[in-house]
Amino acid sequence: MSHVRPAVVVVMGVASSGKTSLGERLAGQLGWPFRDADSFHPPENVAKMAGGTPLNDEDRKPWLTAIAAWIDDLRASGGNGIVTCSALKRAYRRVIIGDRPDVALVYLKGSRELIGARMAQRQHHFMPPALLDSQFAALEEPGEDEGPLVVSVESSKEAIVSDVMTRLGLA
Ligand SMILES: Nc1ncnc2c1ncn2[C@@H]1O[C@H](COP(=O)(O)OP(=O)(O)OP(=O)(O)O)[C@@H](O)[C@H]1O
Ligand SMILES: O=C(O)[C@H](O)[C@@H](O)[C@H](O)[C@H](O)CO
Repeated sequence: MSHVRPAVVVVMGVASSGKTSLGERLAGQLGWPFRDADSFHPPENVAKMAGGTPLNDEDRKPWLTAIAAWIDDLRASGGNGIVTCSALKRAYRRVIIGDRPDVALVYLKGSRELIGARMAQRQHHFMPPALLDSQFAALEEPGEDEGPLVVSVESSKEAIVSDVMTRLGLA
């Protein structure tokens, strides 16, 4: 973990790991702007996933570039923000975090079973539960060198928010 107080927090994890739940709560407590990664996807990406096909590296390129631009705009203006992004692969995290010392990475870690159960219960979401296996197959968990704050999704939403606030020095 970096000791710099983060300007921007990226919340990563597979689909349905709880990124939006955590990101919205952090943003609410801090009064920081929040963006959900899905709002950066070109419509064809959403249509592809909704049709049951996982995205590939090419599909994800414009999406990651857009997220990185949002992060850099905030940093350039001295602002703060919270953004979710599945950020499944190390190469993706290079794009959105790279060497930016003021961008913190929070990884929501959980089992296929628990996250799958939560996904199955969720309604009105475009992501079909059948794609969860592809998310875990693509997932490269962040290495120590990436300085992630790793959080278990087994805890309650409230406990996760307060843990992350404390560990990021934002409480
Ligand atoms: N810590 C938690 N305990 C119990 N349920 C949770 C927890 N975190 C999230 N959930 C529930 O799991 C489901 C998925 O959460 P959420 O939508 O926040 O995940 P996500 O990672 O943003 O998903 P996606 O990337 O697919 O949009 C929701 O129904 C949410 O209420
Ligand atoms: O990289 C990806 O495969 C996508 O971003 C997915 O992770 C979804 O957009 C998101 O999680 C919604 O369920």
